[in-house]
Amino acid sequence: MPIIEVDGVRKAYAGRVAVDGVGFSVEEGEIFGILGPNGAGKTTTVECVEGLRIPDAGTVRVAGLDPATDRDRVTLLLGAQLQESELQPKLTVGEALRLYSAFYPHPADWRSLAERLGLDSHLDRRFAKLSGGQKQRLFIALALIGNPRVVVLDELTTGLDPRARRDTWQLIEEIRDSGVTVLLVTHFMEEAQRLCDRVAVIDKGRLVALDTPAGLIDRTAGSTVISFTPSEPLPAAELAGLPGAASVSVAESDGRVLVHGTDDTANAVISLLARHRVTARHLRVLETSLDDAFLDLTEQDART
Ligand SMILES: Nc1ncnc2c1ncn2[C@@H]1O[C@H](COP(=O)(O)OP(=O)(O)OP(=O)(O)O)[C@@H](O)[C@H]1O
Repeated sequence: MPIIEVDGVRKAYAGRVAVDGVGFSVEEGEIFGILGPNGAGKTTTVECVEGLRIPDAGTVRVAGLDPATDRDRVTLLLGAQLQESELQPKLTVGEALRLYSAFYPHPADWRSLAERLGLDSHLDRRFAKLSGGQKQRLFIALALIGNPRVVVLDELTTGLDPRARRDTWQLIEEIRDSGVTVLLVTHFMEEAQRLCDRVAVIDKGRLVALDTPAGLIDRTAGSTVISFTPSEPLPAAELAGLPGAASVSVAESDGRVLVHGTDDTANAVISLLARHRVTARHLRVLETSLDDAFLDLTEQDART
């Protein structure tokens, strides 16, 4: 049974629709991503899951419970990352961990949690003096302190430098490996591609796609890009007829060929070059990224 079920959720603020019939389910033990541009409705959706907002229509269930009416029980099994402003600047790391563990009947051992998250040497440091990465690790620790089955992380790595972001990714994987389901809201395609088992793409309050990162990429037209500069021009008709080719262009300036296609197209390019005894300089075969898939999906939505 899925641990989170969202069905036909709709939420408007002062008559302006922010979430419009969104539905998805999250299996226990997965990292499930919610991806979308600014203002798409991602936070509103997860706030409905957390019980912080009550949907105008539709249903939400967390382990079979309705977060709107069973808020106390849902709070015990769902850990949410705090926003920065919710912690007192003078509170130390150790005080915050002790304080928050007192809220739960069966808290995790805060000392070992601090050790696991690399906070054990900062227990006496005040919140205001922590680096961005240390704050994020503290937020993760506080989200995990009640031993939740699900943790919701909303734009956790925004504002972190690449090193701290990568460290946080590793932590998120470790959380999943410890059996906790992760609901991850992110703007970063690379983050979703690296971490998420499945991704819901939300645009203008609507679900526009729900798939694995690889599945989303495969849907993008011409998901493999082949580029090269041939030593001799190749017959245009043969280039255009390459199997699976979605588009072919040849630069007038230097004859560089750019082909959008599939894996089969890449193999056919190699055969074509061999058949004509033409060598290729700067041969590159690139896979489309989730970035491209995302733009494709949200552009498609804009056209409809
Ligand atoms: N409390 C609120 N009152 C009025 N409008 C709101 C409120 N919260 C969000 N909105 C609006 O609802 C829409 C969806 O916002 P939401 O924060 O859910 O999107 P988001 O995808 O999380 O955006 P971002 O990535 O920028 O955080 C936006 O147009 C936003 O301005």
